[in-house]
This record gives sequence, structure tokens and C-alpha cells, in this order.
Amino acid sequence: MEVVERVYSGVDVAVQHGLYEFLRRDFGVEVVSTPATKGLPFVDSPTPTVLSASLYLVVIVGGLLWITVGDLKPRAKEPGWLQALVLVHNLFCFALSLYMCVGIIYQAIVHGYSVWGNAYYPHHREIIMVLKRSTRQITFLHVYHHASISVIWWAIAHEVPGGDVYFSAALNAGVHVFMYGYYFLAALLRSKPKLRAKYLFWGRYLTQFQMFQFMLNLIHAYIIIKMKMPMPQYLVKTEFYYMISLLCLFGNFYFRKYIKSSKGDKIE
Ligand SMILES: CC(C)(COP(=O)(O)OP(=O)(O)OC[C@H]1O[C@@H](n2cnc3c(N)ncnc32)[C@H](O)[C@@H]1OP(=O)(O)O)[C@@H](O)C(=O)NCCC(=O)NCCSC(=O)CC(=O)O
Repeated sequence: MEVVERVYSGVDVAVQHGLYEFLRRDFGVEVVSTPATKGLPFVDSPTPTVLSASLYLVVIVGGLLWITVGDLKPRAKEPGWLQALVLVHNLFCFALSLYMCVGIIYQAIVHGYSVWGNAYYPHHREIIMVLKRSTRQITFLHVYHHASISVIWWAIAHEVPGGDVYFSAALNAGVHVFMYGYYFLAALLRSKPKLRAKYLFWGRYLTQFQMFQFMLNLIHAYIIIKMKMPMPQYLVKTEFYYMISLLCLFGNFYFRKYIKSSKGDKIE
């Protein structure tokens, strides 16, 4: 019997199961399925991602204990090494986000994707906050988001590494270009509050942009569910509820930072 190897995603298996049976029965062709992302580091098994997310939680909880037990106050003046680390970190993340955003959009164009409605088929082939002792920034929102998002994206890379997932990946990378640009400027102008207020007035618009992205992802997930598009339903439903949770948390953040606070934006 002829053996043909095909890469697959969870979607593909469901869609093409009948075809594989037909090939086996009528043509004597055995199709061997291989995940599209097989062999990629961190994708085959969830263990490295779950371990990294757990390590992240251990470092955050350990860091909070270190700050609390030692009764450490936020640093009035940061040591030079910490300033340099924050600047290099933000610059690196800024460049990486830009590379990812442009790269994903480029691939989407090359594969003739439309904005939405692209099913995946196999042929398409903080530590910073702890060091700064900035307990103000170590919020439930921040820790929940960073501990969970890596596991969610592991599942996406494993199950559907293509199709419409390009959209939220490109959008999020684009948002992160601005976010790390913002953090870079905030760190650079730390001792110059007037300049910081002048050049970082757009912080609130950045938060709105983040919430707009969650809203778009929510609408997108809703459409996929309603149109019964060939995507693993548990992943789309996870996206749907995850976006609702982020909208609530960011709504609360926005209200407390920009509306309720009598001082207004912290950077002023
Ligand atoms: C404007 C925001 C981007 C950030 O709001 P913040 O209140 O955290 O920002 P801020 O104005 O206090 O930021 C200035 C302070 O951050 C410090 N800072 C600099 N670089 C940093 C870094 N890489 N990580 C954390 N803090 C950093 C600066 O030195 C400065 O400290 P000092 O004041 O001591 O001088 C907001 O929209 C936001 O995202 N808020 C949610 C909080 C959060 O955790 N966001 C990031 C992950 S969520 C995410 O990523 C969602 C998404 O996908 O879009």
C-alpha cells in the first residue's frame, strides 16, 4: 500500500477524515498524519510551556514575598544596571513585536488571506516589575494574563497554526510595539516628570487601543462560533470567554487609572 505523509491540524483531521478513508478503501493509499508544527521547540509537548508559566508564577509570588517580608519600598532612584536592563528589555520586546507583526501580515498577504474567514489547512505551511519593587503594577490582571496566555498560545500553535489565528497574533504584536515603545519612553524619562507627562500623554489611548483589540477578538470569536467555521470549538470558546475576562479587567484598570483617580494619569 502506498503511504503518503500529510501534515494536519485538529481541524484538518475532522474535515478530511472521510477523504482519508476513501483513499484507503478505493485507492489503497494510506495517509499518515503529522502535526504541522511537529518538531518545533516548545510545540510538541505542553510541558515546557506549563513549566515556564509555573516558573513565572513562582518568581512573581517569591518576588512579592521578598518585597513584603523585607518591607522594601519602591526605589526612589534606580541603580544604573536596572535602568539599563529595563531599557534593553523594552527595546528588544519592541523590535520583536514589530518583527512579529510585520512578519505575520506579510505571510497572510503571501497566502492570499482575507481579513477574517481563513480556515487552517495544512498546506499553508517580569520580571522587571519585581526588580523595580513596583507592587502597584503586579496586579491580578498582569499575572493572570501572563500566566495563562502562553498556555493558550501553546494550544493554538499545536492545534491550528494558521488560518484566522494570524489576525489576533498580528494585532497583538502591533499593540505590543506601542506598549513597549511606551514603557521604553517611561523608563527613559523616569527622572523627568514634565517630559514624561508631555511625551506619554497617549497612555490612555494605548489602553483604549488594547481594549479595542480585545473587542475585535471577541467579535471574531463570536462570528466563528455562529458560522460554525472549521476551528476547534474549545479553542474558539476559550478565546471568547478570555476576551470577556480581559475586557472586564482592563475596564476596571481604565476606570481606576484614568477616571476615578483624582490625580488622573499617574505619569502627570
Ligand atoms: C499604559 C499601559 C500599557 C501600562 O499601564 P501602567 O499603569 O502599567 O503603566 P505606567 O504608566 O505606570 O508605566 C510606567 C512605569 O512602568 C515601568 N516600566 C518600564 N518598562 C516596563 C516593563 N517592561 N514592564 C513593566 N513596567 C515597566 C516604568 O519604568 C515606569 O515605572 P515608574 O512609574 O516606577 O517610573 C496600560 O494600557 C496597560 O497595559 N495596563 C495594564 C497593566 C499591564 O500589566 N499591562 C501590560 C501587560 S497586558 C497586555 O500585554 C495586554 C495586551 O495584550 O495588550
